[in-house]
Amino acid sequence: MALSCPKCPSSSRFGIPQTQRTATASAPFYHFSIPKRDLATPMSSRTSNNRKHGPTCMREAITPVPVDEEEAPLENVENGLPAVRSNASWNTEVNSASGEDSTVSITVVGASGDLAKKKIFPALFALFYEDCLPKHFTIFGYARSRMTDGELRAMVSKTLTCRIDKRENCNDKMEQFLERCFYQSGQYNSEGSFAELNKKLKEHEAGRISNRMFYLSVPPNVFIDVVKCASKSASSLNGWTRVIVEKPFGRDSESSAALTRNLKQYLEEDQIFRIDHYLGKELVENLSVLRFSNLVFEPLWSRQYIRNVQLIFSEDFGTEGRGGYFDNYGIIRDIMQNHLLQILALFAMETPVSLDAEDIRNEKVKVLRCMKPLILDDVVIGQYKSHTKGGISYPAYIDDKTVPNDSLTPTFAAAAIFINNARWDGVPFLMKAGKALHTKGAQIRVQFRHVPGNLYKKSFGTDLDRATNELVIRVQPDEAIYLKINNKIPGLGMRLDRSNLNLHYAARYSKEIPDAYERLLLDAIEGERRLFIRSDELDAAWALFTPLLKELEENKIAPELYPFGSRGPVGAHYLAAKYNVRWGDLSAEH
Ligand SMILES: NC(=O)C1=CN([C@@H]2O[C@H](COP(=O)(O)OP(=O)(O)OC[C@H]3O[C@@H](n4cnc5c(N)ncnc54)[C@H](OP(=O)(O)O)[C@@H]3O)[C@@H](O)[C@H]2O)C=CC1
Ligand SMILES: O=C1O[C@H](COP(=O)(O)O)[C@@H](O)[C@H](O)[C@H]1O
Repeated sequence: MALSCPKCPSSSRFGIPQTQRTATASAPFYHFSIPKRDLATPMSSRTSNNRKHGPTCMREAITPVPVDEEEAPLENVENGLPAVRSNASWNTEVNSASGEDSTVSITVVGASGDLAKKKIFPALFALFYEDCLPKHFTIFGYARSRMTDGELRAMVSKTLTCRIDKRENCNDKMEQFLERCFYQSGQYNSEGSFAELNKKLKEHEAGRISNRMFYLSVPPNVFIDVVKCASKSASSLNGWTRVIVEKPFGRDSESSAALTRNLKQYLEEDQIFRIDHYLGKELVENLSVLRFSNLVFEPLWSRQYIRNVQLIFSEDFGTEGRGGYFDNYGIIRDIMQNHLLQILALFAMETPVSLDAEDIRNEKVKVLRCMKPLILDDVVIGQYKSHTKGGISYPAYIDDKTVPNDSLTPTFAAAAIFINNARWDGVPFLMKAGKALHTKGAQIRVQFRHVPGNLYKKSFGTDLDRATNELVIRVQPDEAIYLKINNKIPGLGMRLDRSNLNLHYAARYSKEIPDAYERLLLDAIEGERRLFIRSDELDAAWALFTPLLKELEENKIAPELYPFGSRGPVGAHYLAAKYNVRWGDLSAEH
């Protein structure tokens, strides 16, 4: 696509990097340059054969692992698929995949902010610790706040709250990492400031091929300013330039389309990495493996056997300091339209042609477009109110100083979604998301139909629904996949109970699970787009929610109040009951 882009300079032939910026007097828009080398490399080969990370990096291409413990002792599996990678192969890759003569610079724009401190720097450090970053890399923090390199380093070292902080040699590795971190202060709308950044980036690149990543960890109102200035003044001239864009990607169809249109004044779609960190979660990534590599699941994956599917997100804390952002968005935009809908798309899509990013994203778009836009009758909204328990008083949403007293913004929502295709016709997909609830977790629950003519019907009493199989994918915390089955209680009688066939990650795998941001940052560095949102996916996602959001806001629909720490509004139970569904209980099976 980008190769024929009229705004992009042409490079003389495949494999020769671009050396020109696109701006001319007659072409007012600038584009980040895209080297043809990068575009011309098929995604699959980029992800599997062209790795740029180090020998101890656990990341592998899709690699067959021995199937059972007799073939492979558990530890071997844990230890990162040992047979495949060796120092020799790493060294070869460094040289042949332009490791020695190229460099990657990652600029965290908004480096002084919450997300940068909480997630981005810790994830980058974890990647460094695991030897997953390229040999030559530099990290720049960029924001308006005045800070020296030393102050940035002090800030980063203090916020090392990630999984690495208890590991061997953490301090030494941290020092090595911090030596690669620098800071540039500047305005988000100043080409001059980005030119300063460019100068420093160049010094660090020291004449190597320069690959540049900009992570937009700033409020959305400055996205375009940053992209414009970075593209004019700090784009790579001879390597790739990519931009990671954080959510929210707009507030509705129109604003999202406008954002995409504006980004595309300066970027090709291939350069935009729209991040939805739920796609980087281990069990979400595993969804496709579960479905498409196990014969026992895929044949059951349809209206014929599945009664309903539940996608549940629950937090046991309120907006806590993010009320200013949250009040403009609400839970439907914050969680449902992106995180839960992305999971649903992966869950319900048809089998993709291959694991290539475009094939997967094509299937996601197709299934999203088969979904019926949400209607008010199939939605319940709530907002938490204050509650006192055990002498402790928990605040209401509107007690947050950054939230107006009369705010109608939902902090809870439940919705029923239907997919208008042959596979899913009539199956309710129930979503529920809420803040300040009784527990924290995220799950996918698949309730199967009743066994026709069940011989053991009598043993189940009146509640046949309780005796149907249920597959639970516990995304977090304490990752697990378990299947509820009916089983005979051992003994001379014939009594049945429900038991779990349980794949409990902590028991099965001793290796820690990487944070979602680690996986996604590494993918972006490697040019792997599978877990990032394409613009047509985004359009389809907004098309589902925009009419509902407009109706809620134009009609000022009041949310049902629920006490902080409760299970949410009772309306959610009525909604489920309307479709003969009983919500699964997140806290019941730990
Ligand atoms: N925090 C989180 O958990 C999550 C955040 N996000 C998204 O990531 C992005 C960054 O989030 P977060 O770090 O929480 O944001 P912050 O509010 O902490 O902002 C990040 C930085 O941007 C600058 N900034 C803040 N407000 C403005 C403003 N009005 N105009 C210009 N610059 C401003 C500040 O830096 P300085 O003043 O130094 O320039 C600040 O340190 C946002 O788009 C957010 O929606 C997405 C998911 C989760
Ligand atoms: O994107 C967001 O996600 C977080 C929840 O992420 P998790 O990985 O901790 O489950 C949520 O708190 C926040 O409101 C939302 O913007």
